[in-house]
Amino acid sequence: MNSQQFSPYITFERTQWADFRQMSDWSLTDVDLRELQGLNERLSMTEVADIYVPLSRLLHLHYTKAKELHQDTNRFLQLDTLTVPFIIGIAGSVAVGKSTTARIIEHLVSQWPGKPRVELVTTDGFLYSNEQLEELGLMKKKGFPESFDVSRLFRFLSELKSGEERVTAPLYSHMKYNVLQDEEQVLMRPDVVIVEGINVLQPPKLEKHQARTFVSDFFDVSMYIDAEEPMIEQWYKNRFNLLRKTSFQQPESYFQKFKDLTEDEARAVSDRIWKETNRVNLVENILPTRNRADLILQKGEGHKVERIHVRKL
Ligand SMILES: Nc1ncnc2c1ncn2[C@@H]1O[C@H](COP(=O)(O)OP(=O)(O)OP(=O)(O)O)[C@@H](O)[C@H]1O
Ligand SMILES: CC(C)(CO)[C@@H](O)C(=O)NCCC(=O)O
Repeated sequence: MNSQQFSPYITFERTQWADFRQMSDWSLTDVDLRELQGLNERLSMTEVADIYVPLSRLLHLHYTKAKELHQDTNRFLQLDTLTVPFIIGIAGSVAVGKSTTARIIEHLVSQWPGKPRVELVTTDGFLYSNEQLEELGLMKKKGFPESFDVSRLFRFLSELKSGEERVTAPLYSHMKYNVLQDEEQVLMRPDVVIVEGINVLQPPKLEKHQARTFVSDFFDVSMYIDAEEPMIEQWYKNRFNLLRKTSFQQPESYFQKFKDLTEDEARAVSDRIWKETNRVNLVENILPTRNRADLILQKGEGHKVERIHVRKL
């Protein structure tokens, strides 16, 4: 018997999904799309209107209901009602477009009724520093589950969900290819936090006789950005090529060593990094987490979302 028959998801094709943007009492003109264009010049406004606006509305529904449930439950349990942030997790491969999606959602959330305060956090900041990775022999495993300080990530999420006034997250610089020692992100009880990263749906390392917590246990809603592997490989290589001509040229870039490569040499380097690191990580550690997400966005050519799977409630 085909296991697909037992899918926990309902699937919507792009055209069906686009119709859902009517399903709300605030109109598209209320959403200021201008700033979004500045986010990514290749992002089409049709894509925003057809995919991300309905998505933002579905997320808003979760947000209002979660708030209500939180307040009612606290009343029932006779607990003080602290305002705690609503947390959205976004997972997917390196270069699939997690941070671009997260920034689109950040912008749309900030325009929800009541203009919630939203913070965007990437789990790259929770990677061990290059010095620690060298010591652990994990420098070639950057991005793999063992290269993250997962306890620090748990502490961060747990502080957020405990309603702490001031919570900090470490920051990562792609330019320096390392975590920043002297800068951090400070979150002062925002209404919504988007946590984006390759590892956000991964299970903890299981140990006998220990009850383990999942990072996603702290999420109110989670998403996985999906695409066929050859397509993601292409996006990775296109981005590598673009960076080679731009940020790799900067004197402070860790990747300065790649700045004078010929086209052929650059192709060989990005091919090797994809095959030996990012592809292995996708196949072994990221793709297996896809069905833990509440929503799966399936992208095709040109980052166009073709299909959305929504977990049955
Ligand atoms: N919706 C989109 N439309 C057009 N281009 C996009 C879109 N999303 C992402 N891209 C492009 O795809 C590439 C990868 O995107 P992005 O940097 O957001 O990926 P990521 O998953 O956050 O990667 P990483 O894990 O390496 O940080 C970038 O060159 C980006 O400009
Ligand atoms: C920082 C991560 C792990 C995730 O964003 C990734 O961008 C990365 O640096 N991976 C290591 C291999 C590479 O350089 O692409």
